[in-house]
Amino acid sequence: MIQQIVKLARALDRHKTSYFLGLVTYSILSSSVSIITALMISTILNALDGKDMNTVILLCLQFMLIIIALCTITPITQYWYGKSVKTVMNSIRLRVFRHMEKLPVTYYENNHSGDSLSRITNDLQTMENAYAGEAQTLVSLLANGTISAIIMFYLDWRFAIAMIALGFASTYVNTRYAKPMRKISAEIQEKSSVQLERLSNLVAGTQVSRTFQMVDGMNGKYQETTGMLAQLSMLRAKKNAYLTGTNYLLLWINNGGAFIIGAFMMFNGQISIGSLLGVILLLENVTNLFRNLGMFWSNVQTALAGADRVFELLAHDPESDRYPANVREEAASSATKDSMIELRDVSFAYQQGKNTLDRVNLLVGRGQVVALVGPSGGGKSTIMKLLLGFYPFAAGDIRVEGRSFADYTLEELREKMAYVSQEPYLFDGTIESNIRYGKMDATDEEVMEAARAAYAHDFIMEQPEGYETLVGERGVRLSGGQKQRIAIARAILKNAPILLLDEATSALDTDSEIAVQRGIERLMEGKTTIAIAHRLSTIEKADLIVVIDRGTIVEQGKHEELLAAGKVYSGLHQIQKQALDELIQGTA
Ligand SMILES: Nc1ncnc2c1ncn2[C@@H]1O[C@H](COP(=O)(O)OP(=O)(O)OP(=O)(O)O)[C@@H](O)[C@H]1O
Repeated sequence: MIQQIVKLARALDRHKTSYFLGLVTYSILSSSVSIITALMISTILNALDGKDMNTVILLCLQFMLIIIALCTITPITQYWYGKSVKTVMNSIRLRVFRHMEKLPVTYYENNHSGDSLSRITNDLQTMENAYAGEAQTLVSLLANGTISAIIMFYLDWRFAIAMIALGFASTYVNTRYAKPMRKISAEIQEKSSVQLERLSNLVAGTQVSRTFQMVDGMNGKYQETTGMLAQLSMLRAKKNAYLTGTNYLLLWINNGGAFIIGAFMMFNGQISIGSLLGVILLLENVTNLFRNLGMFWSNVQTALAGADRVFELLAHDPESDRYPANVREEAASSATKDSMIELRDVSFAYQQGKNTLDRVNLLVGRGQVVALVGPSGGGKSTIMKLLLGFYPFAAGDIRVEGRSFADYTLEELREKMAYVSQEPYLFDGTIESNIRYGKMDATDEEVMEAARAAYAHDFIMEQPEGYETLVGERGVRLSGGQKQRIAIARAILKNAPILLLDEATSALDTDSEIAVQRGIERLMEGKTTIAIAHRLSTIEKADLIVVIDRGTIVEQGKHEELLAAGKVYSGLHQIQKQALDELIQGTA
């Protein structure tokens, strides 16, 4: 608990002073009304008791001034405090977002997107409650209770001791509720994130779920999580209700005790009416401290459970800037200067002990086109992902322009590469902005030039708003071929020396296919290309064909050489050619 509060305080960062200033002043001022009222009643009654009218008038004037000052300053501190909370949360939100941008690809592979969304929405919201509601409650309770207790001791110490003893009983009862409450709150946060995961599955996969009539199954799963969430929330509400009931009982025990002791002391002339009323009014603040401290304890658990999940995300190591130095030293000694890309004995495993790539060696000369082919699951995409620096490899080295991967930062490496994936990802926005991601400072003319080279300009101009047409989430408002051409235009604009191309497996209609193919040819001009190739034309024209099966290169060479060898490639080629012939016959 203390650790978490320290973490919350640290997360305030440079806004610490402003936040604490706002928190303390606003909490004290906003809760001081009851103390001032008690003091006013007590002192004025005592003055009235002594029939001292001058003092009564003076006291009334003094209290009026205090009240005017409070009415002016309290709203200012309230605004200041609210503003600091929003500033703090804004900076934490940005920090979380930036951290999420830097998290390694593996993080997103191992965690559902709904979980990440839940952390940046639900959990950050409960964290805000800790900074806003809970922190203010704590400071108000402590300040109000302590100041009231001091005044009570000053008015009558015996009475004060009796009251505080009663108060301790309430705290004990309340703290007993805290631990289970925290456990329930943590479970609720977790289940909320599962609920969001299921919801995002439904939204993202809506076409598939409708086509495969999965709606009932998905409904069932969603209902199951919602049901669990409702049960947990009811359990928390039940425990809270018990706590409230117990607290009411304790409050009346305290009040009853105060009444009996006060009446007895007054009867014996040991306390004046003003002091008695003052103490009784202040007593509420002290019992509030004990009673609500317990309630606070249990409420703060919810906020801390949310903050925990945010800190957990922030504690996850970001993608490292570059690969470790031990790889660099080993590689530097044997660098090959004239190659563009070189893989030397590269091994890699997604799961420990099970190599997905095993001692892969590959040499790609400047300006060459290399086609990666082979059975599904052989490791072609994994080679691409390693080149893009998504995972550190376990052994061996990759060199780009003769320099080891370890000599580059990942940013520098990615700068040298353009990647066109099988299913291009378009961001929600305009066609123009989607192309511009290739080079953020490109001129409009450059963007258009890239679109022309990608054979996309004509179809863009046919859209209702041309380059300003919105593509929709993931580009849903465009056809597969149009999306591919926009992705090609983006890569052309980037103009990186290395092109990583993952060709689409599904053929487009003839016109679209020709346009995409031409676009790709323009994109490949003057570049070193590694392509996961499915089109026979790309494969046959490649300078080098590399056949990958079960994580190793089983064959490499030119098309004719490999055909003549009559091994794996010629078999694959035969199957592919047959499929193509059947397709052509079918459409004839
Ligand atoms: N993120 C991942 N985590 C764990 N295993 C993975 C991951 N990505 C791929 N694999 C596994 O690694 C192996 C190689 O996959 P990869 O995607 O590189 O094959 P591929 O040759 O590109 O296949 P395809 O032609 O079907 O796209 C497969 O067995 C696959 O299940």
